[in-house]
Amino acid sequence: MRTAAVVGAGLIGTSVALALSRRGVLVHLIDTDRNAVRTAVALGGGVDHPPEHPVDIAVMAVPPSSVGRVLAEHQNRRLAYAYTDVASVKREPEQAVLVAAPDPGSFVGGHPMAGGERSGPLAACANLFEGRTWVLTTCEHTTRETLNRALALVALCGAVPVVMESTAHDRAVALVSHAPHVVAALMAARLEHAPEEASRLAGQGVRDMTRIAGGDPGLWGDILESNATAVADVLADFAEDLAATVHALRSLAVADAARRAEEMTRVIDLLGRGNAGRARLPGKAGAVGGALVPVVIGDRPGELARLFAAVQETGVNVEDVSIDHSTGRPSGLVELVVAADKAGLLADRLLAASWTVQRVRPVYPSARPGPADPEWGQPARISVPG
Ligand SMILES: NC(=O)c1ccc[n+]([C@@H]2O[C@H](COP(=O)([O-])OP(=O)(O)OC[C@H]3O[C@@H](n4cnc5c(N)ncnc54)[C@H](O)[C@@H]3O)[C@@H](O)[C@H]2O)c1
Ligand SMILES: O=C(O)C(=O)C[C@]1(C(=O)O)C=C[C@@H](O)C=C1
Repeated sequence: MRTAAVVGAGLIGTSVALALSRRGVLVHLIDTDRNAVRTAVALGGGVDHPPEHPVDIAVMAVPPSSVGRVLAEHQNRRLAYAYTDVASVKREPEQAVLVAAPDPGSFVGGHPMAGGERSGPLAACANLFEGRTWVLTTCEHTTRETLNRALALVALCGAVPVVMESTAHDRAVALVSHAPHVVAALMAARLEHAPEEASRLAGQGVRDMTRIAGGDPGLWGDILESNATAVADVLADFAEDLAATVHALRSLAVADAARRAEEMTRVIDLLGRGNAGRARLPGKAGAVGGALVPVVIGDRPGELARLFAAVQETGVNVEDVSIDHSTGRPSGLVELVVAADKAGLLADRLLAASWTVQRVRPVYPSARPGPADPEWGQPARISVPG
């Protein structure tokens, strides 16, 4: 692949452009917002003039409800030999393409399973898609040539392609992406008028749980509208569990000890189901069965470097790391994820070197692979052209 076009130079479009440019592909950036294009060009994403000849592939990185219209516009101008999109919903854009686009065969739906809660080119990152799943949704019109070009794009972005049917995709992301977004937003909304004394106590838990609630309401409104029924189905089951939990919690206030024990069983059962559900999520390969070593560090220049130097001396490989800043205190908490059988050694060595180490705990309490689900797509085994 030598040339590409990205229509929509926001978070995802610019990330694609940066990944391709890094691999030597000439990327033409197009956006109705001139500032977005200027910024993406300044970041090294490509050039801001249209191509003189059709490019190898064009990526529609616009909101789901705009894909059909924007694709038709650019196919009419013969922008590219093949087209794909990155929208978080696949069925509605596919239908819109079939109705509006002059050449549906040169389009294949796409959805990289990576992103972030910030929008626009300044939030973009060249390695956003590295090692992440990238769904491609083919329909009966998709040509082999188009699919191969899209697979080449996915490979250049460092992602792992999975070919799926659009409806199955939408049902799957309703569960693992869209409904979680709504739940995060609902919880975050409870914080809007939180008293100062409560928000000061916020730790990593509430931040983890509500991070995605920072997403752009306009874009997420579009996503939810395009996948409304599948998301509502997940949330209806969620609402049932929620109502049962509220009922159980209220019942814990009654005097009858036998009744309290019964309701407590329900609450514990729900928490256990939460552990089991979380364990079904595939983690970073090295982190599954790993352990978390929390280390308190001072808020001083060079403190992180000193900690990493101390870790390096132990010879233990760090799989992942996160940093939590304490509110109103000159310290933070660094959580190092390492292989479970190395966590004790690391904690002991850091303690011996005078670091404050908190209780070591497992990352995924009962990680186990889930049964194969035939509705999920298989990794594509199709040759990618050079
Ligand atoms: N944000 C995520 O985490 C994420 C992850 C995967 C996929 N997606 C999908 O990627 C797409 C883009 O999302 P984003 O987060 O990059 O949004 P964004 O707001 O950062 O970028 C969208 C860009 O598209 C431009 N645009 C809108 N209509 C246009 C048109 N008609 N012609 C040209 N440009 C137009 C906007 O000006 C904006 O610069 C969406 O379909 C979204 O569902 C988002
Ligand atoms: O990591 C995040 O911030 C995301 O919300 C990314 C995320 C997701 O739900 O996983 C969000 C929407 C996309 O369509 C794909 C990825």
